[in-house]
Amino acid sequence: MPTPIALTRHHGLEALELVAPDGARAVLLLHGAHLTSWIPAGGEEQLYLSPKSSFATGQAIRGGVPLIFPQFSARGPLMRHGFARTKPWQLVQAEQGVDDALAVLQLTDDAATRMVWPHAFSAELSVRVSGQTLDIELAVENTGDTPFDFTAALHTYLRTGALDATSLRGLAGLHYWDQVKNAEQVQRSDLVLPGSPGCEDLDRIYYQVSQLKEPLQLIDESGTQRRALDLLQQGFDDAVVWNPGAGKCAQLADMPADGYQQFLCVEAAAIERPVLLQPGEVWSGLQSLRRQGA
Ligand SMILES: O=P(O)(O)OC[C@H]1O[C@H](O)[C@H](O)[C@@H](O)[C@@H]1O
Repeated sequence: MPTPIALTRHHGLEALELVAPDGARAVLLLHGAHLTSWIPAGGEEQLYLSPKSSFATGQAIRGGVPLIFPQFSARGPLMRHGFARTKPWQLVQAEQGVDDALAVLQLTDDAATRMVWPHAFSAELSVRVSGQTLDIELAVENTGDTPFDFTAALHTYLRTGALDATSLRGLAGLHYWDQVKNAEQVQRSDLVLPGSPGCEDLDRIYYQVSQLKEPLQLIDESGTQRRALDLLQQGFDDAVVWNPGAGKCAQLADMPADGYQQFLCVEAAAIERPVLLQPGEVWSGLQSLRRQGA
């Protein structure tokens, strides 16, 4: 029999502490359906959360997994990254199962969302932890009677010991839009090295990542033990790789000056081809993270 998980509070906000029987755990806030922590069974924290982030109604949280919907970045008339990350979500389900812990949150249109985005929708975020795996799934349904499209992302801040000892493997051959150079490029090498000399900030949208045969892999060689995390995505075609570097980090009021050293964002995203939903249609996208070598 599944055991219900009660609401608690984290950083002053309503939260769910998901704990699987094997000890894998995650913290999910109702504010923005924002995941702030993931610790695999027997492991350590895998997400970066800024110690300078605000945790307040209506404000975005810096770190964890911000949920970007229905607009990525400034690619449209809405507030940057859309409204979902700053809205209160409703609890649908939270329980510990035989070998996992699961939560489902929901956001539907209301007068405020319809003012800025005149569409009827139901969005659900599902989070599941078990063993070495974290699954995050976003499902969106068009509950109205006219079509709409949207862009979205799971803006995952992956913790690293040191940026210059971190690499991301598996993007070779893909085209990407370089948001720093404002130009389309091709990824020639297998490794992206975000902290290498001469690499200031990194802000790239890689296309067709969902077509890759192998998962991406984040490798952190900063500690005595090499740490690797496999990153899988389905439904989301693109992946954003972002780190602000020292210069842009200094301009972020909600991040310490050296915060950029401690994470690399690898975001499962639907940006290049917005998702089009006819009335009654449902789309879903998944990001699955798996710790290796535990
Ligand atoms: O500061 P935020 O609004 O949370 O955005 C943080 C970052 O999100 C994405 O990764 C974009 O590609 C970046 O251009 C942006 O700087």
